[in-house]
Amino acid sequence: MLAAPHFLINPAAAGGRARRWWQAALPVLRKHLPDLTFAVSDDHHSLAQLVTAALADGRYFLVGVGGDGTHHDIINALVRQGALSEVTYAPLPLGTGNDWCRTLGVPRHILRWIPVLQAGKTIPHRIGKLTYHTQGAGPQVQYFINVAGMAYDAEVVRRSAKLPVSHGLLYPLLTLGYLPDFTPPELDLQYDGTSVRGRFHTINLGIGRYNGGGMRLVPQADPTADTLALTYAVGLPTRRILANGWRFYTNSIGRVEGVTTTHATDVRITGITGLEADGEWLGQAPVTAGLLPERLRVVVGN
Ligand SMILES: Nc1ncnc2c1ncn2[C@@H]1O[C@H](COP(=O)(O)OP(=O)(O)OP(=O)(O)O)[C@@H](O)[C@H]1O
Repeated sequence: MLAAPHFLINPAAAGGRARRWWQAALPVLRKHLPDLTFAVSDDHHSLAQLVTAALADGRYFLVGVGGDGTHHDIINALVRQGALSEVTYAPLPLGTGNDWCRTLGVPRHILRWIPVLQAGKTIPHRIGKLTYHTQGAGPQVQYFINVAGMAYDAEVVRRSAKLPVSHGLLYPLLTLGYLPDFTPPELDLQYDGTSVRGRFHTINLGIGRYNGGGMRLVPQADPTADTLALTYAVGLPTRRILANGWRFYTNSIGRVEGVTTTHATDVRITGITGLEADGEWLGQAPVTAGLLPERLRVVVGN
C-alpha cells in the first residue's frame, strides 16, 4: 500500500458534473481511505497551484480527479516543478472521454477504482514534450501524457472547445461532420531521418492508445516505450476515410492505403496546422515532439 493519497479535483470536468460526483464519492472514499486529503481547483486556485501546495506539504502520492485535461494540467505542473520522478500519480477518470485511463485499464466506477489504488501497481510512464507557437507569444512548450494531434484532429478539438456542451459522442460526431469541408494542409513531416511532404489529414503522436472518446488512431502506442507512436494520413480522398471510419474503433487503421503507423523518437512538422494534446487545443506549427528522459510512476489497473 502506498502513502496516504492527496486528491486534486477539477469540479469543472465532465461538463461540471464532477462537482456533484465528488460530493457523493467523498464519504465512500473516506471509508476505504481514512487518511486521504484533498484540494479542489477554483477560479483562484488552478490545478498547477494545487500541485505546488501539495509538493510544499510533502505530498508525493497524488490522485487527479477529472478528465484528460485535468491529468494533462497536473502532470505539466509536475514537470515544470521538477517533481516528475518523485511523485506517484493515480488518475481517477471523471471526464467526458477519459481516453488516457482506457489505455491504463483504470476503472471509472469508484468501487472498482478503490481496489486498484490499494493494489498500488505502477508503471514507469513516458511523458511527451511538444514545442509549438501561439500568435503573439512566440515559441511555447507543453508536455503530454496521452495523444497529440495535428491537421484535422486539432481542428476538431479547436471547434469542440467552443461548444457549450460536453458529451462522449461529441468528438466522433464532429469528426464526421467537418470532414467533407476540410482541406488537408500541405505539411512537411520529418522523423528519425524520414521526410514526408504532402496534404495531411492527420498526424497523431501517441503515448496512450485512445483519443477522441475511444478512437484508436495510434493503436501501436505503449506508455512505457522508448518511442512515440506516430500515425499519419497523407493524400487520402475523403470517400476512403468515410469508407474506413469503422477502423477508427479497431486496431486496423494502418491497413488503410495512405495511412502509416510507425514509431519515432524525434518529430518535426512544418506548414500551417494547429496542434492539440490530450484533448486541449495548444497552438500552431512549427511543432517538434519527443519523449522526456524522466518517467512518472502511474497507478494502473490489472
Ligand atoms: N475549477 C475549474 N474551473 C474551470 N475549469 C477548470 C477548473 N479546474 C481545471 N479546469 C479546466 O477544466 C478543463 C476540462 O477538464 P477535463 O479535460 O479534465 O474534463 P473533460 O473535458 O470533461 O474530460 P476529457 O478531456 O476526458 O473529455 C481543463 O482544461 C482544466 O484546465
